Amino acid sequence: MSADKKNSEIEDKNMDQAEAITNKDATDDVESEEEKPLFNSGILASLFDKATKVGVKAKRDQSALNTEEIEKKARSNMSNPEGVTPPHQLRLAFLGGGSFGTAMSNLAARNGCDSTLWVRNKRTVKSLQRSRVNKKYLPGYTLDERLKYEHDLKAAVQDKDIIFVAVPSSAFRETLRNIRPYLTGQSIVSLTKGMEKDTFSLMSDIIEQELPEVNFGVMSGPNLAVEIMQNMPSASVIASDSEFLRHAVQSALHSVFFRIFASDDIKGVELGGALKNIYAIAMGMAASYNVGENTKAMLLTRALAEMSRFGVASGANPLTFLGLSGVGDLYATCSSELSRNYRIGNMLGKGMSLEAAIKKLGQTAEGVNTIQQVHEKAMKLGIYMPITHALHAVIYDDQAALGVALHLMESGFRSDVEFVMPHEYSNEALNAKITAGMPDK
Ligand SMILES: NC(=O)C1=CN([C@@H]2O[C@H](COP(=O)(O)OP(=O)(O)OC[C@H]3O[C@@H](n4cnc5c(N)ncnc54)[C@H](O)[C@@H]3O)[C@@H](O)[C@H]2O)C=CC1
Ligand SMILES: O=C(CO)COP(=O)(O)O
Repeated sequence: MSADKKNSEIEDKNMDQAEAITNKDATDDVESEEEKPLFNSGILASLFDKATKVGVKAKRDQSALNTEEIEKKARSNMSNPEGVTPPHQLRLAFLGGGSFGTAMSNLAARNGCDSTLWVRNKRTVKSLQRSRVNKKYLPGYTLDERLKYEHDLKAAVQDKDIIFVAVPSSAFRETLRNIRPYLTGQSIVSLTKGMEKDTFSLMSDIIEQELPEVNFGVMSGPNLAVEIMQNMPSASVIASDSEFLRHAVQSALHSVFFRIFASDDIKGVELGGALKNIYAIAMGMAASYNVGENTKAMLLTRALAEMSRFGVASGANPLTFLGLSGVGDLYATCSSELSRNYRIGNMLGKGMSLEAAIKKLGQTAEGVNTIQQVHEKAMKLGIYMPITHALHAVIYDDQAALGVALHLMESGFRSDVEFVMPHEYSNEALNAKITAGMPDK
């Protein structure tokens, strides 16, 4: 049996179990409460010139937010004199029925886009159509009635303007290969935050390798899917060389609850999203030892130093790491138990094995693979990444977390921000020490 078929069958089983639980315990199920769609109109921004202006008529909802204020603000920001009909309805496909693909496709549908969520499992599509709830990945959240669901990949992607890819990095290349025959000019936007196993390819690398003719971008930022479903104000970054695509994505997803900022540093934005998963695991682990705020702040800030150092070595702009996709996402993921990577770290810190933690999580935690990729690449290129190496030693070389942490603390004198005052050690000297497995003294 192929791995894909096997996964699909496991998902069938999971979906059955999720439905059984939902049916059994309907009184506790938020899904059974009558929920109203937040918006009753489409996004008002025209595709290009009004893309960054909020133009959404918010409807009162039951969340903790002061929606009256937000509605007032939305009204005062309204920029489209023509009223509520979108001048151009973008046609979007979202590939991957996990928590993020679901949350983002829902956001687009709510904004009035023609939004289709592609899910590889036929039964999941039926369940979504029937219940409008993604019972496995986002239980309790009713999706917008305008969101469409599709199992057939060709039907999902043909005649679309933009295809958003939200499958795990392990399935990214295969997904692009599968859609290739149906591409007739659609743009691609990666929502995936990881690196391909063994090849160290980022998703933008894979797009360029597999679909060299395609106009593409990557989107990344502090976007915990559950918070997006709860209408917690959030923001993200679309990075692309194409101004057209940046504006189109802003136009499609921008709302009073979700702002999209633009960048042309594709590598920097993408690396922010991929690398922060490593440090979310480290922070989850640190939290299991009840560390204080000073320690968390130190870990987060030194993580940012590593991220920007690695970014520069990969051709990114270090300033990008000061933005939403860098420190923004690092902060969100390192402070929340909603982060699956944080939860993995926390379980490891409490003594669970990696296999058991992954099984218990039952969802994607990209950081587990990213640690290995970045550890190897940094060793090879002589990039000083002490936290990543330490975490790798704990997870993959079975070293004691406390001992490794103490070792890190004993490291020698370093500059705070190396782009302000360079470290006194040359890269070569550091490389020699790292390669020899020595701490930096
Ligand atoms: N969940 C979140 O809050 C956010 C997730 N992301 C990123 O989005 C990507 C996807 O993550 P989630 O949606 O959270 O994952 P998830 O664990 O919630 O779901 C993964 C989904 O991918 C599907 N999938 C797996 N292999 C597949 C294949 N070969 N073909 C088609 N579909 C396949 C699964 O069926 C499942 O529906 C990850 O790279 C993650 O880092 C980015 C921002 C936020
Ligand atoms: O990327 C995320 C939030 O921005 C989601 O993080 P996790 O994959 O750790 O859940």
